[in-house]
Amino acid sequence: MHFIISSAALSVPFALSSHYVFNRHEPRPLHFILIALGFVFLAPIVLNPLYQDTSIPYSLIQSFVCLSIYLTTLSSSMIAYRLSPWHPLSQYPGPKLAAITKWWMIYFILFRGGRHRILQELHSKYGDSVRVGPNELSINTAAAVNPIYLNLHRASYYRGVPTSSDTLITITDRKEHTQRRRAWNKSLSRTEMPKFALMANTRIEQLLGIFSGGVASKAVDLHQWMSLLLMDMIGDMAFSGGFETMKAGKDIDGWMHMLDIGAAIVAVLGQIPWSREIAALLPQKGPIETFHSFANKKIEESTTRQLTYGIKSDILSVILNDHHDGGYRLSDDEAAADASLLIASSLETTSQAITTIFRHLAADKIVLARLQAELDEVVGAEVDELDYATLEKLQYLDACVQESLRIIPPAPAGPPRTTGEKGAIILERYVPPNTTVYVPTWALQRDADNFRDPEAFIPERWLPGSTISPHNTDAFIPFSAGFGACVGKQLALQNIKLVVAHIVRRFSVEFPNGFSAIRFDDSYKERSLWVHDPLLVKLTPREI
Ligand code: HEM
Repeated sequence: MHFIISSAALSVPFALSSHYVFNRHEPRPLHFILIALGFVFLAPIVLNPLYQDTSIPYSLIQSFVCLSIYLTTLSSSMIAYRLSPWHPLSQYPGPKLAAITKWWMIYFILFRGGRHRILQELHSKYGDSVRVGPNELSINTAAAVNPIYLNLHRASYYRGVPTSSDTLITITDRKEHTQRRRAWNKSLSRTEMPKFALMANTRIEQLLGIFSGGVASKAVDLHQWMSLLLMDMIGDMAFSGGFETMKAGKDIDGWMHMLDIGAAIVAVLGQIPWSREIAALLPQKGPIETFHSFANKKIEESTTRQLTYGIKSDILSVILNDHHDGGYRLSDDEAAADASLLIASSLETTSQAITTIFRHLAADKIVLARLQAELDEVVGAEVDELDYATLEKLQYLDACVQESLRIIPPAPAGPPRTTGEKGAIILERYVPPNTTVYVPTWALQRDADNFRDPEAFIPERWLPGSTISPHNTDAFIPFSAGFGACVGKQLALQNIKLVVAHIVRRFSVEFPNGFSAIRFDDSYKERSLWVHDPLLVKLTPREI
């Protein structure tokens, strides 16, 4: 008994003061390692003089007991504080388990794949502002978009990405982000779009050739083909070529597999940003570092092509060479990280948007016929290449694209921002310092207060003069908003439209016998990006 009391006398005050410090400064793994070592060495030194037995096994038991009391006291004190009325977020409603620990959300991401649905349920139960983590709020209203995304910096969530170097999207420092973003803005500006349209048209023709060869008259996994197409397209645009996945009929190097695993890891580790430092200690390269080494290979190939053929206009070259023009000079690691981001940000997002459109075109003959009629009228039979000017005239196509981005936003989780050292005013309410806040994109865009029949795919709501209401465009944020909004938006929209227009002009789309669209919809899991069953469709050539 005496032994336990003296161990507690040492550990409890230490645990309570650690809690006080950790409340102000986020703990790092190194702190816990130092604390554990501290107990191993210090507990016997302090406590041994009180007892006869100073043997090594006895000392180890003493250290273990002290450490256990320390951790139990620290955890209990944290739980009590997080649930107490003194916690700065105590006024916000939400599940108690979420207020205690981030592992609650990790459980939904990892095992249920349903973070998007749980957030929607929480908002319908608790209202617009819900406490979804010890220091985290989800705010499901369009009125919160500007206060959060125009003003606030990226949250520590982005520090959870286990990589040795920052990409544009993981930089939490605003000044550094602005410096790095300049080159991206340049490489993806509107004036660059005609050049990218030519590249896209060539790749789409290649795919249509494959489809016309009979592949698609049976059932094809459309999402898989869209990912291959996008991989080759982005390869041309970003690295002046180098991917030939459509020719191979598969993702030869395994980029997509790595991307899926990497996205899931980011979704989880982002909840516990200190885990990045633990991941860095692992002897095995993680998927994100593997992705970077793939990207490094592409940088080398692209540099060789530049030196041999003088090509300097692909996206990556513009980013790498911006320092000649007064811009930021990327280190080799940063270059690999940004090259990876080019693929990671553009591939699954764009192919997901196209997949959603085909999911609904195959299910709804009226929407399909209306889109085909528009294409037949505006484009006609002669044209093989579609350009930016033609795309601008295709209003119904644009409406289908908007509706797909609304009903399944390819980046469904709300990008997290922090209220910083000073806190922030959101919805006329002061949100305390260092709170992570976001608007949950999926829930916002599926809210009946913002869009009529939010679960239904209705492109007509986006047509000029539509009377379908409510139709709150402020609640439409698939590309996010503010300083960190998607820099590739123009390119994404152009690519989606070109692909859909070309395929829909040439083919009729339907589900093969036995395919269940409902089962397909139910298979969606959200792990930063979407994971779902294959989308099987039959594409039959049509007369134009
Ligand atoms: C439908 C397709 C796309 C969607 C829905 C989408 C969505 C988004 C969203 C929501 C963000 C904000 C993420 C955050 O703050 O955490 C973002 C950022 C970003 N996106 Fe996209 N994206 C798409 C396509 C693309 C493409 C094609 C590219 C490049 C070629 C791209 C490059 C980026 C980059 C570099 C960022 C980081 C911007 C910054 O930090 O300043 N995206 N995107």
